Amino acid sequence: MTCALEFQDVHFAYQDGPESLRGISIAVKKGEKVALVGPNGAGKTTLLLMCNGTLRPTKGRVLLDGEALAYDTRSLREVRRKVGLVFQNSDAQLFAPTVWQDVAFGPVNLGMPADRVKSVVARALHDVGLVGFEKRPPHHLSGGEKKRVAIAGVLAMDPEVIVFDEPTSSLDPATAEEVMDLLDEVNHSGRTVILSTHDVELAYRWADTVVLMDQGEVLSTGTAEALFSDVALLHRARLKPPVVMDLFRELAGRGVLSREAPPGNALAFTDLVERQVLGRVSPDGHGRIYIADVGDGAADRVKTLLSSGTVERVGAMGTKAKRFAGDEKIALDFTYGVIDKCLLRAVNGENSLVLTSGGMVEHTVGRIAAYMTESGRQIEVCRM
Ligand SMILES: Nc1ncnc2c1ncn2[C@@H]1O[C@H](COP(=O)(O)OP(=O)(O)OP(=O)(O)O)[C@@H](O)[C@H]1O
Repeated sequence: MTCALEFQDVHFAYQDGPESLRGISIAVKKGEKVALVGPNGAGKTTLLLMCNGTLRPTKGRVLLDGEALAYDTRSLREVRRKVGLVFQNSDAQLFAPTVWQDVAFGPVNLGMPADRVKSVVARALHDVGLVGFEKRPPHHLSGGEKKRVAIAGVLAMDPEVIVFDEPTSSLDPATAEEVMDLLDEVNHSGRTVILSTHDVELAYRWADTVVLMDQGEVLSTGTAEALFSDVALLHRARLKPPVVMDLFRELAGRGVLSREAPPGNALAFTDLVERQVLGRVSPDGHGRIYIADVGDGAADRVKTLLSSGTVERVGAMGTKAKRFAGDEKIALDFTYGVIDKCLLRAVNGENSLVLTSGGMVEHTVGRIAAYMTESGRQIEVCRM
């Protein structure tokens, strides 16, 4: 399978400086969620700037869709259409007098006809939940709103790969979760997403693949559960394990849990404790998970369900579902990591409702089915 992006023995030195990247080799598959994790100065931003040709390796090469990047103006224009980059500091990315003009900048520069620009900008602002913000000056927006404008600017180019440098830095926890949910939505629409972070909790919950970097090198690449269970490696990169992994390690150290198969999330961890400590998997007595596609006509069905008192918790995945919940004045218990939180509630016997839309409906059904296979539990799914 062709990789979306590949780095082959990439080296880079800023002018008159030492090497900031020292032989990086990484292959990113199409549709994958990849987190570059590492301490300050590891080289994450430098590597991300290579994804769309902003920086050029001093040695080695970067491949996009199996083709080595070329750095002439015409090739770079094509690369930037395929790879969108969202900077850590939104202020560095937003410069136009209005939100609309900012988001339209890329499409206009690509030479898109005016009516097409109008429709892609409207679509991008809709996708990030910023309809009504068109005439506002970007520099008067909150940090979370600015981040959304920057993401809309990238989405308007309809890229195959989206790269985010520290997507949640300087955002409060609730806004950070909204942005992460938006990144999931972008990924579920078929795009490859690469981000950099030093937040191990974020990478542990989110990534399919984690690349651990330090001092311009890749220390290790693997699944979050494999990589974050290696404390010595994390220590080398001056990082701490995620809380769930820390608890797992303590319990494994005392012989309460087996060291094999470290858990990938809180749900897997609690299942592990139940199975290995109590020697059981309770196969029934579970709650139900309702899944509502918030398209036309969903409001009445959802309201009937909620007024019946059958559902204890409600979660929303994606911008459209969150807007629906806002419009219908539905209080949300879960806004990020919704499926796993509903699975945890279901195992505890509570019914929950997932509001979502489009391709995320199938994703939700698939994730629940996978969990049932892994855990041996039966959870009833009701699509509405
Ligand atoms: N414009 C620049 N000019 C010279 N050196 C730079 C420049 N930008 C980064 N560096 C150096 O390159 C190395 C890697 O920096 P980089 O910003 O890529 O790391 P990072 O992992 O993104 O760090 P952080 O988590 O702090 O953002 C550092 O030693 C840094 O000092």
